[in-house]
Amino acid sequence: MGGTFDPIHHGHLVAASEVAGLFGLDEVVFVPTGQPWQKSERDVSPAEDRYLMTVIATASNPRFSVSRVDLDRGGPTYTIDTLTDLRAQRPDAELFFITGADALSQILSWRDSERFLALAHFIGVTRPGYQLADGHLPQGTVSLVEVPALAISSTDCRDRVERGMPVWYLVPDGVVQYIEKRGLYRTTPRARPAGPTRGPHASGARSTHDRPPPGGTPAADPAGGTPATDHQEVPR
Ligand SMILES: Nc1ncnc2c1ncn2[C@@H]1O[C@H](COP(=O)(O)OP(=O)(O)OP(=O)(O)O)[C@@H](O)[C@H]1O
Ligand SMILES: O=C(O)c1ccc[n+]([C@@H]2O[C@H](COP(=O)([O-])O)[C@@H](O)[C@H]2O)c1
Repeated sequence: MGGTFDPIHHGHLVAASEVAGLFGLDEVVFVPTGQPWQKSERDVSPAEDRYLMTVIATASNPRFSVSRVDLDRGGPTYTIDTLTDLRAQRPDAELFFITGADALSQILSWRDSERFLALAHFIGVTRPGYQLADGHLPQGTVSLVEVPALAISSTDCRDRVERGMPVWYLVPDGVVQYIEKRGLYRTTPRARPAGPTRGPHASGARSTHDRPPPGGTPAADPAGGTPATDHQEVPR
């Protein structure tokens, strides 16, 4: 499964897991793009950050792995190169390429589509907000599969972080923490409100990445400032 994974989210993981089960795949290789040339109109996070988030998100699943082929090759990422490299590494494997409905509809605009369609069988998966269709690909080159609908996108995750909204449960826990640690997706530093403190965990300065309190929903804190209700931070 190729993707920019900026960041990787549960929509990606559920799609991969579902396809692996339905097609009896031995392994799902997540391949973060190096330079996604069709996303050149926006800033993409550093490739190493996207790679590490993908490793963190997939580490607990023994059937999931992450490939660096698109990062290490350099230059714009083309699926023809991805599949050529994966084929060279796994000469005996039958290759499948998992893609969401949005990407599948664009596939004929990708470089050398005729050539890469011969290197793998394409699996198009449903995605909320998009119509799943065969993208006018030649018969037999693509299978269409319904997967549990998760209306999650990386764009929305980035916007939420930027606005100080939580991304817990949209992305794996370790990815939430990685985003926080590296300060990804924030154009302005997080505000730390002034005021009296009552000990190391009671400053009122709360990260918008903090977990919701057990049994409760966190108060909305879009500015990243003092929450409307006080609660103990959950130690990490
Ligand atoms: N929620 C989802 N359900 C099913 N497939 C998805 C979902 N989100 C992404 N995909 C598919 O995963 C692949 C990689 O997606 P990508 O990394 O571009 O994520 P994205 O959420 O579409 O990102 P962005 O919002 O930045 O465009 C694509 O084939 C895409 O169609
Ligand atoms: O080969 C191409 O020209 C091409 C153009 C756009 C996207 N792709 C691939 O499609 C996958 C999803 O890409 P994206 O940009 O939606 O994250 C990823 O593996 C990309 O390398 C490939």
